Amino acid sequence: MTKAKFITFEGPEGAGKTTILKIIAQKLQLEGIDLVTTREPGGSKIAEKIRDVILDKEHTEMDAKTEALLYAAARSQHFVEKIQPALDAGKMVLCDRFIDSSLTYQGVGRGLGIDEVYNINVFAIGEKLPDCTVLFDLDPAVGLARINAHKDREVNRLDVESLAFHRSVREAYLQLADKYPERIHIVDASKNIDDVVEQVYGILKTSM
Ligand SMILES: Nc1ncnc2c1ncn2[C@@H]1O[C@H](COP(=O)(O)OP(=O)(O)OP(=O)(O)O)[C@@H](O)[C@H]1O
Ligand SMILES: Cc1cn([C@H]2C[C@H](O)[C@@H](COP(=O)(O)O)O2)c(=O)[nH]c1=O
Repeated sequence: MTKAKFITFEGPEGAGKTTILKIIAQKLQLEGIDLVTTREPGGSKIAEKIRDVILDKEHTEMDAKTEALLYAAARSQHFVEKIQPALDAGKMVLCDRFIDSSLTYQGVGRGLGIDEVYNINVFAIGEKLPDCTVLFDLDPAVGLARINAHKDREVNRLDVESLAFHRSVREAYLQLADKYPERIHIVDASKNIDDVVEQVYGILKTSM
């Protein structure tokens, strides 16, 4: 496995991305791999502030284009401040969500169009795509039930969208996986945590 790789974890709500990312990062670090973990929206001081604005449940009036632009703005800052420097330093970057979240949630869920949202992101970060993306595929009803079962997890403005919205996001992810088969690798996120860790680890080992 080479080191300076940009790896993203994607998928619907409650699919296990954050949980598994932590476990995988520990496993890779034990193997001596120098890596940085991060997340979107967020990952830097300014981007975390933008995250707070986007996800605030009280901001119900937020326009879809404003939302897409805020995600792209947060990504631009996160990318120049944290991701690119880590890659330049030869580190692996494991990022919880990235551009595919915008293509699916804003492009399809909000109906702005995948190409339109992609173009906003090209302005923000250029044509940069991850080297490898792990797609945690799960029925959104199961993911939302997982989140709701854990009362310590704060429910955000996107979580409370309709099941139909979350189903359209899941379908959009699967379409992206068809479009980018070399980059996007699907795992069955309905399995238990140990099983999902094994699937993800296998993908990273074989695809890097
Ligand atoms: N494979 C699994 N089986 C059952 N529960 C799981 C599994 N993976 C994670 N969970 C639990 O589901 C909940 C959501 O997991 P997690 O926060 O990792 O998901 P996520 O994909 O990062 O969600 P979000 O994108 O909405 O933040 C947590 O309580 C976690 O412990
Ligand atoms: C990066 C990104 C995220 N989203 C959505 C997806 C989730 O509903 C929230 C982030 O919450 P999480 O608990 O950290 O997963 O934001 C989006 O709609 N577009 C994006 O580009």
